This record gives sequence, C-alpha cells and structure tokens, in this order.
Amino acid sequence: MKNSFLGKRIRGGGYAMKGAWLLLMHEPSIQVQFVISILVCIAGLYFDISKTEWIAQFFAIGLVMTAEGLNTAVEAIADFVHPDFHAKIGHIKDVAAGSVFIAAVTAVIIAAFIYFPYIF
Ligand SMILES: Nc1ncnc2c1ncn2[C@@H]1O[C@H](COP(=O)(O)OP(=O)(O)OP(=O)(O)O)[C@@H](O)[C@H]1O
Repeated sequence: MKNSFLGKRIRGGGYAMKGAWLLLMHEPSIQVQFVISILVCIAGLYFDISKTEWIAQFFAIGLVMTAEGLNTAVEAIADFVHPDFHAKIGHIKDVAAGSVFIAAVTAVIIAAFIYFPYIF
C-alpha cells in the first residue's frame, strides 16, 4: 500500500495539506488574506449573496491565496539558491509578486461586481 499508486497519492495529499498549514501558520501575507477572506464571507452571509456569487467569491479567494502561496515558494527558492543581492533574483521576485498583484486586482473587481449592487 505504502508505495502503491493510491498510497503515493494519499501521501502527496498529506504533504500538500502540511504545506497549506505551514503557509497559514507562518506567512503573514497569507494570514492577512485569510482574515480578509473570512470578512468577505461574513459580508456574503450578511448580504445573502447568490450561489453563483459565492462560487465567484470562493474562486477569487482561492486564486489570491494560490498565487500568494506560489509567490512564497518562489521567494524561498530564490533566497535558497542565491541569498545575496542579484538583479536576476530581484526580477524573479518582482515577477512572482506581479502574479499576486494580478490575482488581487481580479479579486477586487469580482468583489466590486458582487457587492456594488447590494451596497449602492
Ligand atoms: N536577493 C535579492 N536581490 C535583488 N533584489 C531583491 C532580492 N531580494 C529581494 N529583492 C527585491 O525586494 C523585493 C521584495 O523582496 P522580499 O523577498 O523581501 O519579498 P516580500 O514581498 O517583502 O516578501 P515577504 O514579506 O514575504 O518576505 C523583491 O520583489 C525584489 O525587488
């Protein structure tokens, strides 16, 4: 079982869950996004948003937290392979951070589409 196809998939899932837990426990940016996600979910309950709006909202939350998690991994790799200052490392980190920015702007646009009609 341990080295079977299923055993490896289950073990991989365990490592992935451990990674998500590590992000939540140790990454300030993920923690901030997690708190914002909870607040937005409270807003969703308060305004009683539709099923489609919940789907869009969870997609936006997942998108931002996924991008942030991958950005964290890229930063960790960059710091590991080249701890000193280097223009290339700066470029790599900037590009990775750029993906988080794109995800965050997308999430804000989705939130505006959902909540503007309820608020205004
Ligand atoms: N080794 C480096 N060489 C060149 N530029 C770097 C280097 N490390 C960081 N930078 C520059 O500083 C910016 C911030 O990098 P940093 O690793 O501090 O990320 P951060 O967004 O502050 O992440 P965190 O707060 O999670 O540590 C990078 O986007 C890059 O422009």
